[in-house]
Amino acid sequence: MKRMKYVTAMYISLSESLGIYTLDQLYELLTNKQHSMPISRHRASIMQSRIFFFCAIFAVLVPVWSLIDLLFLPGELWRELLLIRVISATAFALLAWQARKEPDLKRARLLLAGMLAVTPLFYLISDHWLQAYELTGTEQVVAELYALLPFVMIAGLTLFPLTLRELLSFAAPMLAVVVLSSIPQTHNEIPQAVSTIWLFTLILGVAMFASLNQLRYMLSQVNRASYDVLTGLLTRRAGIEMLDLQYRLTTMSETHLSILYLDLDHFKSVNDIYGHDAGDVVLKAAAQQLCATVRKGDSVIRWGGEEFIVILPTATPDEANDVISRIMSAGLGLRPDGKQVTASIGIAEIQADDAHDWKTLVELADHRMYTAKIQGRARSMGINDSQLLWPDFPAAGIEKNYTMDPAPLGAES
Ligand SMILES: Nc1nc2c(ncn2[C@@H]2O[C@H](COP(=O)(O)OP(=O)(O)OP(=O)(O)O)[C@@H](O)[C@H]2O)c(=O)[nH]1
Repeated sequence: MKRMKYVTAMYISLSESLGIYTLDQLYELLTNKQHSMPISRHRASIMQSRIFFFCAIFAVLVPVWSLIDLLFLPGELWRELLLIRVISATAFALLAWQARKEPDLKRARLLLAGMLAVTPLFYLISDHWLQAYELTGTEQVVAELYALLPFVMIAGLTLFPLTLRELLSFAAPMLAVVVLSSIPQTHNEIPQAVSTIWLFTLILGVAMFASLNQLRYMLSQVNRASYDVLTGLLTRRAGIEMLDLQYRLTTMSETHLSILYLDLDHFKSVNDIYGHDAGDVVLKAAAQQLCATVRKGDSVIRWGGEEFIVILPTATPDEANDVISRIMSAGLGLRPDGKQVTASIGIAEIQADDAHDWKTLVELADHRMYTAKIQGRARSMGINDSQLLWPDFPAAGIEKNYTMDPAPLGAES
């Protein structure tokens, strides 16, 4: 019974210190399968900037350290070590150069694996050469410093926000190197081997905890900044990153990219007549409807109060119109008086509009949405002034039937 209490207390304290309160949060720390695009991008960006920083430092320090070797080690050994120092420094410089490229999680992981591989390899080769010499006094002290390299590297894992799966796959080869290089040759060497492996495992445990903690903190920060609390949609800030990414992906692959700019019609009147809370309910329902109507690879952004942007990667203007038809048929929910929620929608497409950046796309779609508003709302305005009307909705002229709207209906706000 006491043991159970102890285990429960340990579990609660671990989950509190790592900020894990739900199974989803636990799963996010185990693997990256459920990480959203903003999280993966942010993680890749953090990892690459740190890899760059450390590889750039190592690229300089590793060859510079050979001055210490020159002062304290035999000349022949110094020359041998200099060779692997130059090779390692070149590898670090290459890694640093690659880390400057566009943040991408696959690239970041590969670079980290590379960075973590250089040091154990350097250690294994240098250890092999150092063993061939009978070193004493200061020579031995300098040689012992080489044995610390794997410890330095494993402690370096604390610098990266990694999942448990990534941590295990990065740490396993290093652990193997330490175990293999510590295998005792004589009985007398057993205590030394055990303590080395034990110390390495302890540092590994602390490094893993720190890395997971960093990931947890990063997840909560990015989630807070990326997802709108009311609707659960991407925030404008995360949406800008997504627009930028999709624009660049589209120009690289020379495909299509359409965006929809939606502004709910007469939304102010819901707030004015039924209160802000009722307005929130309508907004939330409209956001849910939008998400349910678009494809999995599409993104819905809450651009402003009652304004949304839908990004439709690879969609041609015709396909964008199909999506609008689906949105119109499915609807955006109901107002508190039971009337349909409608929106004015502007479309823009990268090729048809010859847009040279995502901002131009947004501006064009916004402008067309505004035209749709002026022309009577509850409609879309596409490229070449093509229009789709909300089905079963009063045409522009009879829109005055909106008795609940206290504002003059023709006026733009
Ligand atoms: N309830 C609620 N209202 C919001 C929120 N964000 C913005 N709004 C309201 O959305 C309304 C936007 O109204 P307007 O842009 O003036 O125009 P509209 O009434 O939608 O009319 P049109 O756009 O011209 O069809 C304002 O009353 C804002 O206060 C929110 O998070 N919750």
